[in-house]
Amino acid sequence: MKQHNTEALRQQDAAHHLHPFSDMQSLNQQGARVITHADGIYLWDSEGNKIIDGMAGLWCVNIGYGRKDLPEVAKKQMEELAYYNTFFKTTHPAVVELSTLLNEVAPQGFSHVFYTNSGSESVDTMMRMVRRYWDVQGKPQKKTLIGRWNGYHGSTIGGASLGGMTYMHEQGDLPIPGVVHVEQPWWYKHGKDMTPDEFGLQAARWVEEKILEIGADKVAAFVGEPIQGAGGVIIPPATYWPEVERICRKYDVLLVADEVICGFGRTGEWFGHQTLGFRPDIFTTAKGLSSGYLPIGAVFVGDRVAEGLLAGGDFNHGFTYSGHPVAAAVAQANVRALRDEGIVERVKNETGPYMQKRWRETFGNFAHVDDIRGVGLIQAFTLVKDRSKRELFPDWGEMGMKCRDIFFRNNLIMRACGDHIVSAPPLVISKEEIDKMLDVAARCVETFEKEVLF
Ligand SMILES: Cc1ncc(COP(=O)(O)O)c(CNc2cccc(C(=O)O)c2)c1O
Repeated sequence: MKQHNTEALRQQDAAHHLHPFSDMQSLNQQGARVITHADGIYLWDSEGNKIIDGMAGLWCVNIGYGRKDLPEVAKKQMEELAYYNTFFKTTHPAVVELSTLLNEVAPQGFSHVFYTNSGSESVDTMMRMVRRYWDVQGKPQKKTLIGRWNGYHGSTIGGASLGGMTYMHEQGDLPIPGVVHVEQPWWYKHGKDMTPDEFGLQAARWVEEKILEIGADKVAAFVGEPIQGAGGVIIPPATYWPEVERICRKYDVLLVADEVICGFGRTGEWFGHQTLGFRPDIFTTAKGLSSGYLPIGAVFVGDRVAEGLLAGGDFNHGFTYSGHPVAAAVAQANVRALRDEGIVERVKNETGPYMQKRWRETFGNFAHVDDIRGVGLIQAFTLVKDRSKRELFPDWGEMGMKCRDIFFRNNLIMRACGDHIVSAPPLVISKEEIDKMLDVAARCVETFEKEVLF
């Protein structure tokens, strides 16, 4: 294994590299952790530590690290055709084959995909697409998009506006006009004395109220993650999405699922909307499409919208690397493997149910852990002050960071979203590896409760 000079790398990194979502001052004081290679569900850092990656990178390495086939596919494609665009009446075999495969794994009625380089670009593409769709329908005033507070849809001006993270809106004078938000379907905080099912209908009614407030004739789409990821794995009650779909149909508002995290097997189905029981008009993807081996995103366009768009002639939108040959070839091999190696199937029938059972067993008896939840291989719990009253800690996020740091020190990567502790490991995780991950996690939470709370 190649040796690395951690100190030298840290200094050069501090001198030249601006990290995303980071306070560079504090990062440079402690120095970044240098990840040098990975295999399966494991990472290794430059100090030789072996780390369990309970987050699949950033929710994206669905196929697991260290595949030998994907680099081979990339090499072959790069030697054959490293790049050509799909703009001016041209295409190439890699993007045609990927599009055909995606049509096979997508639900019925999603015959067309539009390619991007990231989840944010998929979201921005969708935003322009839905507005263009209504233009072509002769309803150009239907251009407002509704998102949710604490939803996450990326970091571009469109995606960050549609997302409901106010700390992002404060930087860059967001949201842009024509984007509004409703409260998120977080029963634990907003459900008061309603049952989850009653609250799901209430939260859906917030969407109807917003549509009526704006005027249905001005609303283009409602956009949501089937399960909010970066917002803390907020799983809506079962009644929420079917009711939101009914409302969108009633007012002829397009329904968009942002599947960047939930897509490609994360929830046990190919796409999260299938698990949560609704049918969108469009859905956005990235991450698991290539398992992070190369950057690529795709917008799955439902037939109604695709026909509406095609009727309008040129859709003046796209990127230099839309459908990039090497990214497309790797994505195709990745999706084929997720399907043909039965990985999605196993999440649904074996490792997903096993994780959900063990996750609840592991964290069920801690005094300050509540709302233990998850489906497939996306799960979370919330650190709370008083379980009996569903009372959260006062300084939201402080406890989450302390707990996350204990995981980090114990070579386990889990994510703190506020005081939610979340996990989304590679979909190839085995039952034995789930046990191992949860043994470490349990010890860390014990330490957290002893050291931090008492
Ligand atoms: C639902 C959703 N939509 C869009 C994006 C944007 O994708 P790109 O990053 O590829 O532009 C995301 C991305 N989600 C994301 C990205 C980076 C960090 C974290 C975190 O939870 O810390 C989450 C996402 O989760």
